[in-house]
This record gives sequence, C-alpha cells and structure tokens, in this order.
Amino acid sequence: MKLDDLSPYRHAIDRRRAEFEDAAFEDRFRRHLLPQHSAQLKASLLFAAFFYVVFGVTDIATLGYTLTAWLLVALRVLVALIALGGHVALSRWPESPRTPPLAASTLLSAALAVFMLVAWYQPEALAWNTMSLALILMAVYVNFPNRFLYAVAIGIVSSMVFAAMLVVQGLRHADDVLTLILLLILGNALGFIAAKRIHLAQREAFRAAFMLQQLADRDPLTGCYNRRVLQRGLLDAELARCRRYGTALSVVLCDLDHFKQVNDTHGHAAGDQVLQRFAALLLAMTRDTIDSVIRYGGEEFLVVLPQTELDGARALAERIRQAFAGTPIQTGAATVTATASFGIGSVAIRYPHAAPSAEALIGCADSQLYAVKRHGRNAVRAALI
Ligand SMILES: Nc1nc2c(ncn2[C@@H]2O[C@H](COP(=O)(O)OP(=O)(O)OP(=O)(O)O)[C@@H](O)[C@H]2O)c(=O)[nH]1
Repeated sequence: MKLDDLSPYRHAIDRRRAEFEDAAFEDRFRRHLLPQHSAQLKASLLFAAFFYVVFGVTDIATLGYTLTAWLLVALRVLVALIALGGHVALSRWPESPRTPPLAASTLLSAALAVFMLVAWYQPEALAWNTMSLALILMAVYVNFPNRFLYAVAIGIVSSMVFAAMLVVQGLRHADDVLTLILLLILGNALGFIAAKRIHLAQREAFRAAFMLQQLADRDPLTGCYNRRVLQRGLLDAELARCRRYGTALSVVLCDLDHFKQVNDTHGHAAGDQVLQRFAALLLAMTRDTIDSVIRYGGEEFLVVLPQTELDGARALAERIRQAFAGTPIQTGAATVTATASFGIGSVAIRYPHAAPSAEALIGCADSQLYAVKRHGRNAVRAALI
C-alpha cells in the first residue's frame, strides 16, 4: 500500500453512481461488505421465492383453473427456482463480489418480467397490481443489495413497461391512469432517494474507518506502516499463507549507514529528509497492495515480500541500494549522499507446515544485516532460514 492511500482524490465518491471513483477502492469496499450483503441477499431471495409462488393463488382466484392461470403459476415457480439458483451461487462463490449484484439483478429482472405478464392477463386488477409494483420497487431499490445503477435501471425500465401497459389497457379511464403512473413515479423517487442515501452512507462510513485505520497504522514522517501492523500479525498472516500453500516469502531489513553522522553534520531536519527519501524509494520500488514497508526502528525499515524467493529479494534490495546510493539528496543548503545496508531472510518454497516463526525470520534477516554492517556497509546479504 502506497502513500497516496491517504490522498482525498483516491477515495472520492462519484455521487451520481454512488460508488467510489477508484475502481480498486470500490472493489475493496464491496469485498468488505460481501459477507453482510450475501447474508442479506440470501434471506431476500428465499423471501422472494416463497411469496412469488404463494401469490400464484391470486392468479387462480382471478383467472380460475384456466391454462393461462397455470402458465402464470409455472412462471412464478420458474422465478422461485431462479431465486434459489442465486442462493446456491452465493453459497458456492462466497468470495466473488460480482455474485450478489448478478444474483439480485437476474432475479429481479425475471420476477418483474413475469409480473408484467401476470398484470397483462388481469386487466381489471391493474390498480392493485400498480400498488404491488410500487411496493416491489422498494425491494428493488432497498431490500436486495445491488449496485445502485443496476437498481435504478431495473426500477425505471420495469415502471416504464408497466406504465405503457396501463396506457394501452386503461385508456377509458385516463384520470386513473394518470394517478397510477404518478404512484409509480413516487415509488421510484422514494426508492431512488433511499437507495442513494444508503449507498453513500455506507461508503462514507467505510472511508472514515479506512482513513482512521491508515492513520493509526502509518508512521507520520515516512508514510510507511509502523510496528503496530506487525504486532497485529501482518507477518504471521503471510507466514500462515506460506505454511498453507507452500509458497516463498522474504523479508528485507534495511538500515541507513552512519545515520548519526548525517544528523550530526547536516542537522535533524536534513536527517528527516533523508529518511523520507529512503522510505519513498522503498514504497515506489515494491509492489502496491502485495508488499509491505514497515518503519521498524528510527532508521531501520522492514520490507515484507510475499511469494518472493531469495534471489528475487536480493535483486530487489540491490536495485534499491544502488538507487539510494546513486542519488544525492538535496536537503535545504546541503546535498547529502547516503547509503544503506540490507539483510534478507527467506523462506523457500517448501512443503506446508515448514515456515518458521515471524521472530525467527526477522532474526535471520537481522543477522545478515549485522554481517553487512561488520563488513563495511552499503551491501546486501541474504540467507535461507
Ligand atoms: N533525523 C532523524 N534521526 C533519527 C530518527 N530516528 C532515529 N534517528 C537517529 O538515527 C541515528 C541512529 O544511529 P545509530 O544507531 O548509531 O546508527 P548509525 O549511525 O546509522 O550507524 P550504523 O547503523 O552502524 O551504520 C541516531 O542518531 C538517531 O537519533 C528520525 O526520525 N529522524
């Protein structure tokens, strides 16, 4: 994760779409809400399946035991099966943020299409069916967790089709038609406002919690993570992944060389700038959202590199070392050339259960760093644990 995670632009909300402008952040938000949305949607789907079939009684009551009535009941059963299919999909792919909008939109589209047919064959009940549609619109906008724009599209298209049907079938009562169309407009307007408020409020709450978490986890001088994230188990979680999947993992412990001299010669403010420059290099040269850069001590940083073997970690550390040593830093009046030393500890790809503890892995990197310091600094050393 990079410094610009704290930039307001990155977390801006497109209020028209009621989604985050940044697609990656929107995806993160949806994944965060996924368990809650899936549970709500599963309940809504079962509810819809049950009521859709039960309301088949009204088809029989209105049309009698006719072929049309049974056809409508069969279509209701089909909608219930689609709802149950959505339920199964949510259980089967619980980690895909695409499943809830797909399940909700498919069910609602099918249910509303069948609803239009039901209404078409019961012209004398058009007023009742309009009221039913106004209620269903609430479910479309609010009860079925969905993307805001999908809910709006389904709500408006179904209302327009229904309004067209009202006009075709109810021409003799123009005033009733007008009242019923106004009812549909009201249903859409209320649903639209409620859904937009919910979508925006959820995102604002998520953004506030995310920013607070970032502020608590970040070192204010460099923007890197602070040691709290290690205490919260960042490295333990990566090691658990190694154990489970047998993947590689490397950590790089980096320490600025003779940093006390930089402070003593150029002043503490210049020292701060050197630290910031080094941290910026670490953040820029590692992978966004995969690697983690932690300010481990005053002038010491720990870089966690998941799925990276010893050779890859060594090559990366060497590139960072050269970039840092080769670029003088302008600090007010003085130009400072600083260097850094790097010690790497690596877990190779092995069979599961072989990964060491976080302390042991950092200890391995630390002993390599110590060896670099003893042998003249400004170098990289690495070892497998
Ligand atoms: N400017 C600045 N200095 C810091 C900060 N944190 C720690 N330091 C300084 O970093 C220096 C670390 O000094 P030492 O531990 O002796 O290490 P060194 O001089 O880099 O020597 P080697 O690591 O052996 O190469 C101390 O002078 C600390 O005051 C900080 O946030 N800003």
